[in-house]
Amino acid sequence: MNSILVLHGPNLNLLGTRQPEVYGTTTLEMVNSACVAHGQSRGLSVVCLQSNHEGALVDAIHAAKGVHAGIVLNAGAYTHTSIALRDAISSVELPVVEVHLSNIHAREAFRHVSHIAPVALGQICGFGAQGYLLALDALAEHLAARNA
Ligand SMILES: O=C1C[C@@](O)(C(=O)O)C[C@@H](O)[C@@H]1O
Repeated sequence: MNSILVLHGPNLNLLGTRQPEVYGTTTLEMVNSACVAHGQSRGLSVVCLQSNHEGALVDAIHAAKGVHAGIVLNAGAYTHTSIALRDAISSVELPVVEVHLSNIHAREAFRHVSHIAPVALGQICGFGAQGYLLALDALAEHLAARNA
């Protein structure tokens, strides 16, 4: 069974209470449970991790190599600032699907730039917590096509 790392960046530990008008009322625990259950239905084993620290996220991406077949990444605000995360993704050569709960392109201009997008398989944003499940679907299809 392919294993997938679902990696959440800064402030996403506060999901459910953080700006619910933007990010909804679903907690991170609920998102993670949904990811594990949805992964199982797609033949994927899902491991979830959250950190508020850029270096810890870089470490998690490095550690994913050889362990996980792909990564679903919501890098939070680091999406818009972190060359280090982008370089980490390029270094491990794992398929990464970028996820955002909100539609970053419909928000402030500084959120329109993603340093992750150019090295990601694709980006899913604006669908709330469902975006994580869509990302797992995308990875499942990608891995199946690659192994066919
Ligand atoms: O922390 C976040 C959450 C976010 O990644 C999202 O999921 O919509 C969007 C980012 O701009 C923001 O900094």
